[in-house]
Amino acid sequence: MTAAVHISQVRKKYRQITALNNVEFDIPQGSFFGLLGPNGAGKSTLINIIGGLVQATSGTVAILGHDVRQEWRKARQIIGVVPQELVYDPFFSIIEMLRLQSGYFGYGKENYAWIDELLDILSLTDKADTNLQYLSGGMKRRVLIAQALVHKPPVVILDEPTAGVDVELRQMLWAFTKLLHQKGHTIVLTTHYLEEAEALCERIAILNQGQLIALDDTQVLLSRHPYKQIALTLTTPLISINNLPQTLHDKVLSLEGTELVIQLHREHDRVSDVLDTIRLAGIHFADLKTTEPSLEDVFLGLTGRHLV
Ligand SMILES: Nc1ncnc2c1ncn2[C@@H]1O[C@H](COP(=O)(O)OP(=O)(O)OP(=O)(O)O)[C@@H](O)[C@H]1O
Repeated sequence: MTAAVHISQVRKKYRQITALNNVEFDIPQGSFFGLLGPNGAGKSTLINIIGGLVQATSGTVAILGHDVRQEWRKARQIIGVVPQELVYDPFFSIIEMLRLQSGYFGYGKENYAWIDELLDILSLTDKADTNLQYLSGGMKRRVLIAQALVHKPPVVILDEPTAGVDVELRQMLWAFTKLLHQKGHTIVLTTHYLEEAEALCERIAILNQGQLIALDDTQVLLSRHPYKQIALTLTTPLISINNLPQTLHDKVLSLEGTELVIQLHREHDRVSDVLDTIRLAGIHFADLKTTEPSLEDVFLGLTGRHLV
């Protein structure tokens, strides 16, 4: 099947800075895809190249088989990019702006019902006639999404849609993107929030300093991280890790009173062996919790950096 987005040997140089260095991967049709990376990794540059807003120095990008440069008209018809910032004419109302935008794509009144539906799903109906300049930040963000979807593009790209939004709007955006995905749209999401990528995305690409450093199904990426943690609540506090058997010292992540967190290697350590060692040392615990690695752990393992 043709990829929703095919990225081949893409390089982008801004004078001395290499923002993207031979990046190459496919985003499968119908997938919910996450693009992750720390500040300056090249995510926005790549998204802007995919959306036809920035030209790659070399390499090619195709949307559903249509080259973003050679066939830019067709490529723009089938992609919707939700940017981070809203660029708008303050004198238009939401509905005017959306109908205008729809007109750019060659649609007329037959598309008004879809625009009304978008306003409804995004809870913007009662603001439809309000000028854009009077909207709150959260509403502007919802307008950005509506704007990117007026032409019902099969491929939807959202650049950090939940950055700086409140919990309520974040939940709404999650529900909305899931709905679009269920309807068959390919969704590409860039985010700094690992729990967001973990919760929504089936497949993930990680960029770091302009290079692709990981590309896999989310579950595979998570399972590849070699460590998991067990947190024990001890019945009596321990003063120092020296009270624990020597063999556990290099596995202790933290010890605070009765709370002991141990990191285990998935292949080399067995939970039952570690618990036996603790019991044999006369240390008892009242509670035990195991935690699987998060994408934050995976990212840290791959890059040595935390996501900020
Ligand atoms: N127009 C530009 N001119 C010069 N350098 C640029 C330009 N746009 C981006 N860069 C540089 O390219 C690199 C990649 O930036 P980009 O914005 O793509 O990263 P990002 O992963 O989207 O970061 P963030 O998460 O902070 O948005 C950075 O070093 C940035 O400074």
